[in-house]
Amino acid sequence: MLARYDVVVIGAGPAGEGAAMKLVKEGQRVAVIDQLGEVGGNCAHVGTIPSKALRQTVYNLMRFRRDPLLSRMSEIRTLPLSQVLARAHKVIDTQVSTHHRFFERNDVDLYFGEARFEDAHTLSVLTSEGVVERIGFESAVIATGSRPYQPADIDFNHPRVFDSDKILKLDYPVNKLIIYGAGVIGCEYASIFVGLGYKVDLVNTQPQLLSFLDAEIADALSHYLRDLGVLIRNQEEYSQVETQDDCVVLHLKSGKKIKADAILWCNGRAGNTETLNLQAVGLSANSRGQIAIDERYNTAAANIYAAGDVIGPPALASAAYDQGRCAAAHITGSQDVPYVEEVPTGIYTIPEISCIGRTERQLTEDKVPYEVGQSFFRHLARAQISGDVVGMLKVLFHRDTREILGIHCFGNNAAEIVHIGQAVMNQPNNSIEYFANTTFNYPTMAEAYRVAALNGMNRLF
Ligand SMILES: Cc1cc2nc3c(=O)[nH]c(=O)nc-3n(C[C@H](O)[C@H](O)[C@H](O)COP(=O)(O)OP(=O)(O)OC[C@H]3O[C@@H](n4cnc5c(N)ncnc54)[C@H](O)[C@@H]3O)c2cc1C
Ligand SMILES: NC(=O)c1ccc[n+]([C@@H]2O[C@H](COP(=O)([O-])OP(=O)(O)OC[C@H]3O[C@@H](n4cnc5c(N)ncnc54)[C@H](O)[C@@H]3O)[C@@H](O)[C@H]2O)c1
Repeated sequence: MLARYDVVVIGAGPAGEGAAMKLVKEGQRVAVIDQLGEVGGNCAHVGTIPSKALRQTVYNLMRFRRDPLLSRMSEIRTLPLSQVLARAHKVIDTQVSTHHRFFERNDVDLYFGEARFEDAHTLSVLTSEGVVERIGFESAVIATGSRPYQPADIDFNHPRVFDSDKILKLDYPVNKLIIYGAGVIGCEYASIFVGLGYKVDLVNTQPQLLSFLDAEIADALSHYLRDLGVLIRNQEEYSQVETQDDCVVLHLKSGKKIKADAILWCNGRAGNTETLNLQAVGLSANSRGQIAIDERYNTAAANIYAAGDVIGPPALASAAYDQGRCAAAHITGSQDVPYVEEVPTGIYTIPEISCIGRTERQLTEDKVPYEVGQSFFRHLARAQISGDVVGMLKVLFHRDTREILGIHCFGNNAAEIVHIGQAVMNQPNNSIEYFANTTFNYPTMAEAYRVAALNGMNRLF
């Protein structure tokens, strides 16, 4: 029997959920399919949520150790990883049941199994019990996300070789860990594991960490990671990963060798497209498994859309949800959700990093006459009270029009702080003067904007 829907959404992560919710709110009959057996996607099960819950526990632990009053009260030195992860699992469960209720309350039919296209209006779902269900649809949204990229010459089945999915199952004590790949995932996990007291070697294939960031912020991250004890090895590439029963040895093309208890491979992601049978709908994926779309999130097939990690950068949960909504708005014809362009960066290292808009490098290249306003957290009363004195806020603005052009922040709660500036940047009368002429609560971290605005405006002549 063929179940019929207006739209079928493949994947119940942020992109699939964003699409499904927008579609049902506009009166479409919607089915969502996911092979995980639950909603939430890789985002809730192995990506954003567990890594951020883990980070919060480690952050709490580091604060606890830093406070002389509290550290005298207990002799806790290290927390077993199983306990750290137990908290993350609790957060995952709560997130999954919250999102499950969204689908239920909105009458979205959920199918758990692997989706595969038969033709442009039919697909089949293979359940874990081996049952095949067939679904007919007018339109489809591919929101199948991504998985860690695994080079063929590395044995990911070995108990000492991990990727960012498998690391959540680490169940033995580790003294030293190699992290290969210093992108966002590598840097975040370097903070987490060094915070837990592990020795960490972070191997970066690039000459500097996170080169897309403002150079000053990227330098600050390198400095604080090193300060915590991470050994950063820039511009190195692996030649071999040697595995033994009790250790791994990473051989580098430069001739160096690094020995550790385990290795965490964090070098990129691949789109989940290989089981979709894309050729049945006239589509194909690129070498990284990603699908091309236009500004409506429409693929080369007229009735098939794609959103989230499966379309490539920025590959963020934040963007994925809005991309899904935008695709849905084009399917229904309402077209009231814009193409996702200005996405803030939020990197949950310790300290946290967040930015929006252009960097100094980009503004200089574009010959924009800009000025810089800075505020250091160590000077703010709120930061001194909370003890989070590491960090800075940097606001870049046009020296003639005073328009805010970029906001770059590192330090505790940077990912929240950046949104204050983003809100002002998105106003028609975007101006740094807003922060100089508006009264803020005191003491707050938001005061950093006032300090940065006055600092920057004092440079004008
Ligand atoms: C360690 C880590 C930390 C991260 N931290 C952040 C962060 O702090 N902030 C942020 O914004 N982003 C973060 N990300 C990125 C974020 O998790 C992804 O951008 C987000 O999950 C993408 O959402 P999605 O809906 O496209 O796909 P996913 O969340 O990957 O969901 C896709 C779903 O599709 C299902 N699926 C795949 N193929 C099929 C098929 N054939 N049939 C049926 N179902 C299928 C999968 O099982 C999965 O459940 C992180 C990622 C990782 C790995
Ligand atoms: N806080 C956050 O926002 C957050 C946290 C973690 C992850 N993420 C997202 O997850 C994604 C993955 O992060 P990452 O650190 O693993 O890697 P990355 O995207 O920074 O890539 C690391 C390196 O691997 C290479 N690479 C990527 N995919 C490849 C592939 N399929 N084949 C060969 N090489 C490939 C890249 O060119 C790069 O040199 C990022 O796009 C990031 O946006 C976001």
